[in-house]
Amino acid sequence: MSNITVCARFRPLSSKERRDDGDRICIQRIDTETFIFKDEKEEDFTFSFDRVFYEESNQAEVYEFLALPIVRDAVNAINGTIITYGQTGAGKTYSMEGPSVLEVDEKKKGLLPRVVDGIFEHIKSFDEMTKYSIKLSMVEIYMEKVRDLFDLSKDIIQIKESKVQGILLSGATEISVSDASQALQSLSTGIANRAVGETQMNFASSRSHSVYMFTIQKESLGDKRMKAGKLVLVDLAGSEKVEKTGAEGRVLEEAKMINKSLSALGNVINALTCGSGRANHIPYRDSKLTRILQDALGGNSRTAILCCCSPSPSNASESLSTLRFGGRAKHIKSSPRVSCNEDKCAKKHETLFENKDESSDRILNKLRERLDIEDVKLLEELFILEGILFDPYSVEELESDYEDVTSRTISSLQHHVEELVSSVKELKRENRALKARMAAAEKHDTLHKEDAIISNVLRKISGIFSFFFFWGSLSSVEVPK
Ligand SMILES: Nc1ncnc2c1ncn2[C@@H]1O[C@H](COP(=O)(O)OP(=O)(O)OP(=O)(O)O)[C@@H](O)[C@H]1O
Repeated sequence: MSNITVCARFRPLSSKERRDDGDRICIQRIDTETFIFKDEKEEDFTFSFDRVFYEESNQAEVYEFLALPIVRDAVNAINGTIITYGQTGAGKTYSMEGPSVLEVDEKKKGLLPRVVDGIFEHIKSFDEMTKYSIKLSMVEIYMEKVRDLFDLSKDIIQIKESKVQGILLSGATEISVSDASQALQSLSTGIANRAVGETQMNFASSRSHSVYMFTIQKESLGDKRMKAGKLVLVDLAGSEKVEKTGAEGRVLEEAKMINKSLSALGNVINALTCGSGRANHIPYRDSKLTRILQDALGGNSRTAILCCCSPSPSNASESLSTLRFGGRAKHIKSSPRVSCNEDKCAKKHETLFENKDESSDRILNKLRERLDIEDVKLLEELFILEGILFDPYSVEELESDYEDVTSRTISSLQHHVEELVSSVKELKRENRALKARMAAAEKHDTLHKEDAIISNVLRKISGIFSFFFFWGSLSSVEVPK
């Protein structure tokens, strides 16, 4: 099953759209998952998503379906990512933040404040033997530069990869938050900083990607085990095509950068959905956005994408491209894992950073020492059959691939062992049956031999008797004198 939840959300028509097109809309609903979309040429397209939120859907419904399962997992150390995608004005920020992260009207609250409430509510339900610590980072990607929204002086944040924690925003400010109101206050400060930065640099928030990262560390005081989950929310820049913005100069450059990173996102999704598994290079490094989302899309995260659209025929072509993006994303398969504490896991992960071919050779060489050449060949075939040949180009995928290889090899071997055990049982049964038949045959053979001897003896005895009888009859014949 896919771990990517993809939903579509249609906002109500804007007053401008109503002025231009009246009440006309380009969607015909079928149910809560499927609708027919009419494009500019009046051509019909049927789309199905995990859930479709039409204009009357409220913020709570979106949170409960799309984000709540991810929040529940995140407090149990399973990484989660929530992304809003769509053209400028389609409702991404409204869905993500609501009118404001400090909004008090329950109905209007967006995903971010609900996620914050959700995290702290779930934490409360654990006993006192579980200790949580939550940290928050907030960055913005603009023109392929990652800027710290808690400290605007940090305007070139590097993205690094740790063996254990996965993708990291190196040096980005992490604010420890101990309750929901503190977290919301920090988010609000980051959002205000974003506006300041945008004014300084003369660009609008719709031209940048906003990334909110919660690191949730869970410590079990009993056995001192530590786990950490990362929950990332991303409000993407508008996905509209450059031509539509009528942009020139710097604005055109911005639009090109956004298109480049969103195309990189599209390419990563295509590679993940079309890949054969073997030698399939996933181009995460082609943009800062895809690099930050690597964990989310590449396997170690539960991900939800909200495709935000206008229902107006005047925006049909942009909405269609948003829906097609969501349709492709639906086919990504990922398998989230529980993240573990650095100390405990570091050693285990050290081995993962060798080249994939080296890993493969190392495993096979070790097996050659123990197994005969035929078995190793068989195992090699098994690796190929299971799609476990290694791609040396995506070293960054090693960790998840390695675990994938191990678990698939183990389950494959378990399967083979089970088959062998049942063949052994079958052979034993056959063996017992054969022995029984042999014993019966031997018995039969002995009896047969005994019978033959007896009948032979009887034949001889009757021969002797016949002789005496014949002799007697001869001697009793009276010879005429
Ligand atoms: N579901 C909704 N219900 C009511 N109003 C909405 C809804 N979605 C969006 N809006 C309104 O539509 C307008 C545009 O939405 P929003 O700012 O969220 O778009 P956006 O996709 O984030 O654009 P940008 O890329 O510029 O940030 C806002 O005025 C917002 O209040």
